[in-house]
Amino acid sequence: MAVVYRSWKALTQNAILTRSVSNSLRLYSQKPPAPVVPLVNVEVDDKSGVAVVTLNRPPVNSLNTPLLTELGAAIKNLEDNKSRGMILTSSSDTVFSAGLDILEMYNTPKDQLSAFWTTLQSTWLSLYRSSFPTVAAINGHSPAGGCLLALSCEYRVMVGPKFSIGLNETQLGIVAPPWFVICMRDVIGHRQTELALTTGRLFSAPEALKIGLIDSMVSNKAEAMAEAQKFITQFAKIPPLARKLTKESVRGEGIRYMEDNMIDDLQIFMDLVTQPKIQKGLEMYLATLKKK
Ligand SMILES: CCCCCC/C=C\CC(=O)SCCNC(=O)CCNC(=O)[C@H](O)C(C)(C)COP(=O)(O)OP(=O)(O)OC[C@H]1O[C@@H](n2cnc3c(N)ncnc32)[C@H](O)[C@@H]1OP(=O)(O)O
Repeated sequence: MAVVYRSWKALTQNAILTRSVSNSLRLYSQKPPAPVVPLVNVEVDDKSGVAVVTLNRPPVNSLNTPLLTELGAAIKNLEDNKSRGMILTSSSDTVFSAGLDILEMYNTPKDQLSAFWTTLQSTWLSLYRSSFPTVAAINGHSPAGGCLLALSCEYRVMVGPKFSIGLNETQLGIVAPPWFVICMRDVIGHRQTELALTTGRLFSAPEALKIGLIDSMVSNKAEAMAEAQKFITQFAKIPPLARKLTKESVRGEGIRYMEDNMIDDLQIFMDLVTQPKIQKGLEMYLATLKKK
């Protein structure tokens, strides 16, 4: 970064010497390029070996291709290093994740659309089948894709009561794919999933606790982190291979669905999302978000 800044400075100084005064003033007012900030921060606690993975894409951690790519790489790195556990949280005080970045699906060239969805598929699969224990410390709103990330972890502790969580896709006129459905059904059961998905309901934290969509409600992030650590600590004495194989067995349906249907799932997404009616719906939804 220092190098980039120095060469920017040299460039402007050179230019200031050789151009007219008005041009110089214009250049002088230019800012150096913004530093490259990671979209996902990973901090591993020396003592416990537990990694805190923090989504860091202000303002709302909407999931675009770069963020999903960084998250996937972070999970792979933890896997390669035989991590003791992972806590997924957000750098925002009010939003865990606003779900998929709608701008990635609206008016997007087909190759980008396809890259977006395949990145989502692979990052989701790495999270869902990770060998290490995973906890979502949900410290803000968590609609749609944000809820999917939380559901893919093994335990959910949420700051309440004012934040909401759920798969609200039908309210947007889009359809949650089968692997979203499996994730939710495995956590809250068939009946509640049908009700939640067909209405596209967002649950307040107390409501989510009542139906088992979250495991615990706390009053602030510090409490959420402490409880997440506690959940992971209980696995310290469980043989990791037995734990991993058991998790894969319990989650077999979702894992197999993705492994066997990646290409079809992509095709269905592409066919659906590029329909003019869906594009119009996304455009209108974006407009309502901007008008707020
Ligand atoms: C059709 C094929 C099948 C597709 C299957 C797709 C499956 C999953 C779909 C999704 O995940 S779609 C995303 C659904 N997400 C939502 O409905 C949430 C929308 N956002 C909100 O409700 C709120 O932003 C919030 C999360 C409750 C936070 O509220 P807050 O007041 O803090 O912030 P805002 O002022 O609303 O937003 C700030 C800024 O961010 C923009 N934005 C918000 N969410 C998204 C998003 N998901 N994608 C892109 N952009 C988003 C919002 O427009 C604001 O922009 P500016 O006005 O600042 O430009």
